[in-house]
Amino acid sequence: MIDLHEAQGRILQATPVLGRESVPIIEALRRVLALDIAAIEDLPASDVSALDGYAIRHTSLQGVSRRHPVHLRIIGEAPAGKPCGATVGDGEAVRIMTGGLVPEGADTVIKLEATAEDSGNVMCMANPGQGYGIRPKGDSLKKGQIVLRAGDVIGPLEIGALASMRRAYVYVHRKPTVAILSTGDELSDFHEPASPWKAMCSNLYALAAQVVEVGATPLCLGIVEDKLRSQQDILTEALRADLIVTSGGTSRGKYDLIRETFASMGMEMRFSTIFAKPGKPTLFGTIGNRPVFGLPGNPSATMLSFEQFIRPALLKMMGHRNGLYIPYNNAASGHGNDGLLNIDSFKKRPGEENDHRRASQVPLGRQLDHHVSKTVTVPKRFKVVAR
Ligand SMILES: Nc1nc2c(c(=O)[nH]1)N[C@H]1C(S)=C(S)[C@@H](COP(=O)(O)OP(=O)(O)OC[C@H]3O[C@@H](n4cnc5c(N)ncnc54)[C@H](O)[C@@H]3O)O[C@H]1N2
Ligand code: MOO
Repeated sequence: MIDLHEAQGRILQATPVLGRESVPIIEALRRVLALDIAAIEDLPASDVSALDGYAIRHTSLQGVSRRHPVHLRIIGEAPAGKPCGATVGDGEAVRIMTGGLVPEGADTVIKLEATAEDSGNVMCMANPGQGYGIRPKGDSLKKGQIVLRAGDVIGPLEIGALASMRRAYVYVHRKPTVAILSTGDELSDFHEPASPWKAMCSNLYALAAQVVEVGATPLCLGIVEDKLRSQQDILTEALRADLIVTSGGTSRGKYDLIRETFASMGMEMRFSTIFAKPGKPTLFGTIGNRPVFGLPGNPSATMLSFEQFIRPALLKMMGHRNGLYIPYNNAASGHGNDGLLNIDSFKKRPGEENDHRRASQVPLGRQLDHHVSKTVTVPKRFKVVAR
């Protein structure tokens, strides 16, 4: 039996980072950049005005004050989005709008509020200093500058940055496809009539939701009966996915076959019992380089095992640098405000055993849905941290 840290270590070590694909930038939201992004040109591409006012030569303002204004001749206009064409000389000004290209010859923009315009002339009543009011070429970004790095998580700010560099597509790590199936003759799905000896396969839906929540794509393969041949057939189907999750059939009952099925499919078993409750009979291995998880059928164990083991694995596959990092705060499912899993709560300490008789009842909160109304039991000396 291994503890939680050891289990997570083995999982992350055996989990590959998926390759990259090019997607429209909006679809890159919350995904991980796969290549560095450099600015392909200066931003802004030329000197532009930061103000509405007049583009002038600073030398034209010598000796100016409110009591001694200067009068400059207006020779043109530079609205945003259109070059002016004129060259500003001494004693001249070009009417300019915020974002307008600074015309040749001008080195300063005096703001509208410090001026008054009258019949083709502008009266300037202040000296703002040379260079005032101009956002120089390359002020925000210099051509060739690395703006975003491989491994960065794309948020709205990054999407804005990509768009401002005229990038419509971007390379991100692929989203894993996750095959999900439930094992158990006692299970039924929505399309089947309810029956007293059948249980609804709620794990399928809970797991699919957990997969979506982490940003991966579920491939729901439904229920499979407790028969080796049937399980092998559906697992062959599941090999299309990047990661496989089954629920049920992991313990020692006569019809708990999933170990045998995995073994017959050539799975390299990397662990099969964990020092944790719930979640003790959790299996993990690989078929090829594909992570395969056999989660216990008990719904609370299934969901918690997903959080502790599969979420970090999926984050790693999607290129997140720290597989244990949760990109958003989800305290209800056992993550602290810092977004890190509270794995210490389940860590084995020397001399402690997983003794069910000493277990105390600890409600783990909202993440256990109404149909999973049972409380989660953990051995007394194990603290469940729910910050
Ligand atoms: N002799 C032992 N018996 C058990 C052990 C053990 O160590 N020795 N471990 C216990 C623990 S802990 C757990 S957890 C369960 C895990 O058993 P399985 O993984 O084999 O799960 P099942 O028996 O198939 O199902 C358990 C329970 O959960 C319900 N279930 C199953 N699948 C679903 C689903 N998709 N949706 C909703 N509910 C589901 C199922 O009907 C059972 O009630 O083993 C203990 N036994
Ligand atoms: O996983 Mo079982 O639910 O350890 O209790």
